[in-house]
Amino acid sequence: MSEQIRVLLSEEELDRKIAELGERISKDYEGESVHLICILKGSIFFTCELAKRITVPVTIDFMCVSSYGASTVSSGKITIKKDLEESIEGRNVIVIEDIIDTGRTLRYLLDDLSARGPKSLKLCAMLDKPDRRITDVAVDYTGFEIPDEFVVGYGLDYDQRYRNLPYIGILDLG
Ligand SMILES: O=P(O)(O)OC[C@H]1O[C@H](OP(=O)(O)OP(=O)(O)O)[C@H](O)[C@@H]1O
Ligand code: HPA
Repeated sequence: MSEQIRVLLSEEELDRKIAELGERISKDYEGESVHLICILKGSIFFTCELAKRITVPVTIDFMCVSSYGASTVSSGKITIKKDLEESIEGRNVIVIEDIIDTGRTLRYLLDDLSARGPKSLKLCAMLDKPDRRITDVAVDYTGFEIPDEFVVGYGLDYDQRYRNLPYIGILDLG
């Protein structure tokens, strides 16, 4: 069995899109500040690059949730492995995700975080696989819609590998 990776989105395409998203967010929150919640581990690269492109004051916190384990198929069960360090009460929160696939993770986070009393709560996902959606969730800021393929790179893993690729690639398990 030999794993192969085909480039789907280059580093340049990702950079351009992230700059656009940063500009939109900066306009939408003019005169306010935003509190980014990076969903570990996959969103770490996207969050760092996006935060650099936002011109209003930014704070960042981290939450780790997991459902995929060492597989390309969601287990369907979301577990919080690390919770936020700061309260989000009264803050403009944006949840930053690398990918929305079935939608289960963002649905879970939306329900959990909205109960904590933020001033506003929006969702931002670098990638969206609409064909795979099981749970309906409205994403406020989306980078790219992608086909129903398992992708790796730019934070996304297969069994914890490939997160460090500077592009997004389609994984062929051979
Ligand atoms: O829309 P869904 O079907 O719920 O899938 C999306 C989630 O799956 C991945 O996380 P994973 O559980 O693999 O954890 P990781 O970020 O640590 O890789 C990804 O980072 C999203 O959080
Ligand atoms: O396509 C994917 N790749 C990596 N992790 C994921 N989590 C949901 N979908 C994916």
